[in-house]
Amino acid sequence: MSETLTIALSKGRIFKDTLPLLAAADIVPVDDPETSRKLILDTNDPTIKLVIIRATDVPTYVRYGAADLGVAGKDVLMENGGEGIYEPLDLRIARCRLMVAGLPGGYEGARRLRVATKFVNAARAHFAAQGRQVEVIKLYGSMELAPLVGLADCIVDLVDTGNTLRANGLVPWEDIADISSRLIVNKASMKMKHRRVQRIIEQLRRAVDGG
Ligand SMILES: Nc1ncnc2c1ncn2[C@@H]1O[C@H](COP(=O)(O)OP(=O)(O)OP(=O)(O)O)[C@@H](O)[C@H]1O
Ligand SMILES: O=P(O)(O)OC[C@H]1O[C@H](OP(=O)(O)OP(=O)(O)O)[C@H](O)[C@@H]1O
Repeated sequence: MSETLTIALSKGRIFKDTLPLLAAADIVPVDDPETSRKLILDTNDPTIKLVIIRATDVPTYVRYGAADLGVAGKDVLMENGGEGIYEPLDLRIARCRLMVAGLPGGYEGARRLRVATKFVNAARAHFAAQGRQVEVIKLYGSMELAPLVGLADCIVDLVDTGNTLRANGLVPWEDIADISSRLIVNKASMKMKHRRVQRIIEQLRRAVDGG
């Protein structure tokens, strides 16, 4: 019996978009995380398990070796640091952009720009690179509300179709980064389980390339 491999995924769009890629690597979950309350899912391969966790927790599980592999948004990796893990493959799923957005017309005020976001580190780094002093206000969601009620002058958030910005009368101000989900790998697993991990990476790479 070969060693167990654990893959960390989050529910929702990452799970949905990763499924066809995993299928191309002959990995098919037995349960659906949207209907099951299980946090460890069996797959068709008894040596491969999926753990279902919050998107922001995926790098932590992989860094500590609680999962050998994982799928995490570049936004999450930028925000929490990608240290201690390998990032061998851009899966090109869950694509969107990290942007600064606000009310039309921009900001002309005299005081420091106030930025509401859950991406506090990425926001600070972006404005610091421009040499701008900003006040960052940490939020956990519904960032688009902040400029509408005067909590902040602008937000740093993910934008895909732009529908959420438009629905709230906001417009993009600046682009920060293109975002997509990445395959991440625990460093020890890459060494100790090299053959199996490498095989999965190659199968996923072929699936991403459309082969
Ligand atoms: N509107 C979007 N379009 C495309 N990709 C997106 C969009 N919003 C988020 N993503 C990407 O998908 C990833 C997972 O997003 P999802 O909404 O499933 O989790 P979340 O609610 O951001 O995370 P958490 O559960 O930790 O709060 C994000 O980290 C980002 O990389
Ligand atoms: O440009 P759009 O296509 O409108 O997408 C952008 C929205 O998507 C994300 O939220 P999500 O849908 O993940 O909701 P959540 O963060 O509340 O889970 C993001 O935080 C934006 O609010």
